Amino acid sequence: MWRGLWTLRARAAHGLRRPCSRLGSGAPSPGSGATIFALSSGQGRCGVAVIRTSGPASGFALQSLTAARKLPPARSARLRLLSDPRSREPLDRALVLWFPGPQSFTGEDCAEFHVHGGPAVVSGVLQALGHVPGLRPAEAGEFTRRAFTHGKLSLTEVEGLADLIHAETEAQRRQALRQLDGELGRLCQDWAKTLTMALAHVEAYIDFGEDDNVEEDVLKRADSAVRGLEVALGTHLRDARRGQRLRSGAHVVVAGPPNAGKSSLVNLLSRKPVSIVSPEPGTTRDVLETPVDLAGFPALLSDTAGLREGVGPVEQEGVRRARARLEQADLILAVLDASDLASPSSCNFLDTVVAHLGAQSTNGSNQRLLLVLNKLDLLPSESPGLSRNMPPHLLLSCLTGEGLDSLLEALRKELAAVCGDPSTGPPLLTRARHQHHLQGCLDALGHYKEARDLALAAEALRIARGHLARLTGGGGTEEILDIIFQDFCVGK
Ligand SMILES: Nc1nc2c(ncn2[C@@H]2O[C@H](COP(=O)(O)OP(=O)(O)OP(=O)(O)O)[C@@H](O)[C@H]2O)c(=O)[nH]1
Ligand SMILES: [K+]
Ligand SMILES: [Mg+2]
Repeated sequence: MWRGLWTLRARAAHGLRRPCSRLGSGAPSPGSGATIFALSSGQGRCGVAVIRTSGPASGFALQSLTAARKLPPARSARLRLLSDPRSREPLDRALVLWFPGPQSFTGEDCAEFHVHGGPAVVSGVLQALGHVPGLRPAEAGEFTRRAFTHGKLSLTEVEGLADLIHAETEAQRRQALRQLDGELGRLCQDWAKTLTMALAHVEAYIDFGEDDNVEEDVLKRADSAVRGLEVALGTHLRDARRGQRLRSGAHVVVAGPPNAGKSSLVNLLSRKPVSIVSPEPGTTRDVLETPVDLAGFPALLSDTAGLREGVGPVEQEGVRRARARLEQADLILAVLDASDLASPSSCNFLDTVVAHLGAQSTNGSNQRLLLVLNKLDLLPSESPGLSRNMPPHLLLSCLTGEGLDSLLEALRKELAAVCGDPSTGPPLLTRARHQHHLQGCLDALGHYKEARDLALAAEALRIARGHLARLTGGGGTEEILDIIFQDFCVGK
């Protein structure tokens, strides 16, 4: 009865508001939220440009620009003449679409104008929209922010969308699509459900345990749920750096003795002349960084000075920088001149960097190494004994390109290990924020186990659940929302 009455009242209020904003009898009432508009496709001359609006005056704006009494049918494209509502000056013949809320991207009433992409058309339509009462230009990310506010996207999905817009490699696109699909969010929601059950069990015991109405068994069930969750969170956290590398690029450092062809390899992999190549040993001094798409994965490729001792102070500084950069590498591309393996600088590099890392990786170091023997073209066609006593390696000629395909395939495998493979496996944690909340949740579960009384144990579970909620929902902290939405352009 109560509810029925409420719904009736709400409907009546709704019914009163709608005709006013949809049938074009005037601008929306001053109390309603602003309607935003922006060019949503890229800037510059193009075939078709998409301009969209979101908010209660969207229908009114669409009617104003098309001089129509009626709105087009929902979600169906119509060809209309657009004109400036003040001067009646024709602007363009365009496709228009009407998306009444809540079934729209933002959850609000939305309109889209697919206009010819000339700058004069675009600016004419934007100016005309600016003169429709109740409309104002959108801020960066404002459309997506409204979608989030109206529960159309979770926070992890918003991040996925931002990543999809910025994706530059195939692996990044796959990862972003998975996150936009809500996989990470669903996983967190499942975990949160498990925690809610465990909390319900503990609370039931606190409330009724002493009356013997509730069996001791409920606490055991809560404990086992927490143990299961700890294992799952631990597994995901161990993978955490991988997702972040996939988002921002793995650090790949090219190192080796002077003149091995390191700069030649950097130029070959980045397909542009990043570094100076010359027959003079000691050409590269500073660390030169370039972002590249390596076999479908994003990487920050660094060229470094050839490693050798006993040279002048400038080159020594280069060598120092090269060693420092090596320590930050996720993957080291160790380059040697295949025709010069017996030289002191080659032997020294093999004995120090290559052998040292080989030993480390069995010690569980995170750094990986690919050994590349360059200048294959200088070897006699049969080169007996080259691979003897050599650690596993790839043969390459930067000059002829021979061996490049095998190198790219090896890089793909290494980078899939470094960044995580976005086509398979569990959803990756792509941001430090994800890692922070999962760690917070895990720590709280630790406190649950150590808690000396049940009230403290229940509180620990609530804290753990709060971390998961903030991961998908942002917990309402404006600061985090601002950081995330900052990644968007105007019109998204
Ligand atoms: N024949 C042959 N020459 C190569 C190959 N790769 C590079 N070179 C030559 O080797 C010389 C050194 O190449 P760089 O790329 O400057 O070597 P680097 O390791 O960067 O040298 P530094 O920066 O001085 O340490 C240049 O003359 C290149 O043209 C190759 O595959 N075959
Ligand atoms: K050189
Ligand atoms: Mg060089």
